[in-house]
Amino acid sequence: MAQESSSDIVQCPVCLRDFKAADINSHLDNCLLQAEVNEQEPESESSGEPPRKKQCTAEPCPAMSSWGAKEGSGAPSTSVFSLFQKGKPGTTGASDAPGFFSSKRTTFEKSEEAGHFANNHKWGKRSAPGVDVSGDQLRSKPAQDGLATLGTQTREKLYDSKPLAEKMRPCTLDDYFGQNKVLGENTLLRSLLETQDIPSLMLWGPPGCGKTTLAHIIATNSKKSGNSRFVTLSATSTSTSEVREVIKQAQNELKLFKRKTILFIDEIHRFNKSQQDTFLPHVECGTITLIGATTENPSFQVNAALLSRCRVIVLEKLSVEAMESILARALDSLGIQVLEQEGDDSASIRDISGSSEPSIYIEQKALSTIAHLCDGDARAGLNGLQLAVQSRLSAARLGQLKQVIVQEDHIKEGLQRSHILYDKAGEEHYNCISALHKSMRGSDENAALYWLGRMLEGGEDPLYVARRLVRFASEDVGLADPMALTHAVAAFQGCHFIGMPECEVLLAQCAVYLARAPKSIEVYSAYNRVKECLKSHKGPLPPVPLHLRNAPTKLMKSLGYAKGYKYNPSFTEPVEQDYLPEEMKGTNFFQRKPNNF
Ligand SMILES: Nc1ncnc2c1ncn2[C@@H]1O[C@H](COP(=O)(O)OP(=O)(O)OP(=O)(O)O)[C@@H](O)[C@H]1O
Ligand SMILES: [Zn+2]
Repeated sequence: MAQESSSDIVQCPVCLRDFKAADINSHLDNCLLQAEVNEQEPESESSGEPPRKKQCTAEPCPAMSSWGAKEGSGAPSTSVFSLFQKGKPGTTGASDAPGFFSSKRTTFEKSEEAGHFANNHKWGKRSAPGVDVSGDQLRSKPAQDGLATLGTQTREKLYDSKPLAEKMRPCTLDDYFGQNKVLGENTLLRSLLETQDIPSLMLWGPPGCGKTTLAHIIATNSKKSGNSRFVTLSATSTSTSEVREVIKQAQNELKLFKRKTILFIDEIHRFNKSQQDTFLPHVECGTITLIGATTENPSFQVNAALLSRCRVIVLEKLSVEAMESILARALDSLGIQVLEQEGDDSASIRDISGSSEPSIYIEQKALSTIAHLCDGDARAGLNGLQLAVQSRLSAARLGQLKQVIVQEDHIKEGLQRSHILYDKAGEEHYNCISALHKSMRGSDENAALYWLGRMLEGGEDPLYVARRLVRFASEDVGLADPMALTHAVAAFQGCHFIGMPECEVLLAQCAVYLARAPKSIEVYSAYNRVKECLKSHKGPLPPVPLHLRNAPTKLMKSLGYAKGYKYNPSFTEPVEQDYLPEEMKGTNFFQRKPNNF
């Protein structure tokens, strides 16, 4: 690498080495030629070649180059810089690193062949190819299109190491379901995408709702149009110096080829603020179009300056309907057929696959269960389906069965730990505790229990909840029922002794007690007024009145400490005595408007 940072030095976008501007063109010719030769060579995945070389040879997804995928060698930049590469179907990615784009597209193309169908396609309405569902009886008819290959296709998709959700990641908006608020007809974002006019975006939404997928679709589009390139980074595995290198490449691209770089950063909230700062000037001047994805509220987690340069797109949990469409697409691609009726035994369905593999059917009820149970997370839904089918298939093989029917119970096993969306460290944590607090304040014991359950079942620390109950007992119940505090502290200690799951009932009991308790914020408000009074006080604080001071020494006594103090127990009559400083005489913190402030 050249040390001097002369503007005459440019970086070769293929091999990333620095060259004098005058030499770059002749170097590029050679470099491109070399890249092409490499491309025709067989894969050298495990040959221990330096990663640089691999960069030039493998392009897993024609739409994307992946970055930040750390390989065993620990080489700093293992990007797959795919500018000059032609799509090479069938190749695997440069590594099995987490970069999701590696080799996904290749696999996905196969699944598209198996059954591509239009938006809003519902499994409920359609009879599965090959099976004619009429009346109570299931009749088989000859296999059509995708089904002919059911045996091998299904097996491949179900058993290769990649999760089904990854394999099903759509490449076009037609296969992107739900999210109509931001992507429906006539929305701004949709028209921007259609005109290839992509602004910097911040995609915010819960896990598995399609943030990465949307970026993937944008990438595919922009690749087609040829006027921009797409690079992806994951904030969890990318260092600042790697970010700088990406930016440098982007600048070279713009300078040499007038091509913009779209930079996708997954989990952008994991970058610290100064790392986020690195992008700022380059987003500002248009060298890069940034697409960030985050599950966290970007107003807390993303630099304000960066945020103001991005359009924030709020994606939602996928609806049950959207999930149904996503599952239907997966079933089509797997060649799995839906049985509209429950309880059809496999004997009534003829084996139509014509292969040695068992045919697979799934009951509609089972499908509906997935769509409902996955809580709007398509990844959880698809992978739950995969797991259920895999396990049925294994069982069928053992028993040498010809057919497999996946039923509701199998799905429930697949999605065993009922999937509850709860992010302990993030927004959801604060949203839920706030909802619990407000439900108790509103004396809604029912809702209080619900929010408590959402947190505990989602894995929240019971002591965190218990601490909040203790606080509530004083802040909101206060002296209307002083026992509340005792209860809450006892619940806290109980949780401390016994832990989850036994302590859940302690918290439930306490939450209901607090919800039912009478409420008083008298003390809480009065104390707030005291704080306010102290904060707004101008000048030195008034001295403690002498008569209220203790006088342990002679000197202090001679200075007038304790003089005139009336010791209450010595009096039978009520004692007249001031306890506030002179200048605050008459102030009452228990009244709505104390006179002095
Ligand atoms: N709207 C959608 N339409 C079709 N498929 C989807 C959609 N959203 C998600 N999927 C499917 O779910 C998988 C996971 O989605 P994706 O990776 O886009 O989620 P994400 O929002 O980026 O989640 P995370 O924050 O966990 O990374 C995709 O591979 C795809 O198969
Ligand atoms: Zn080069």
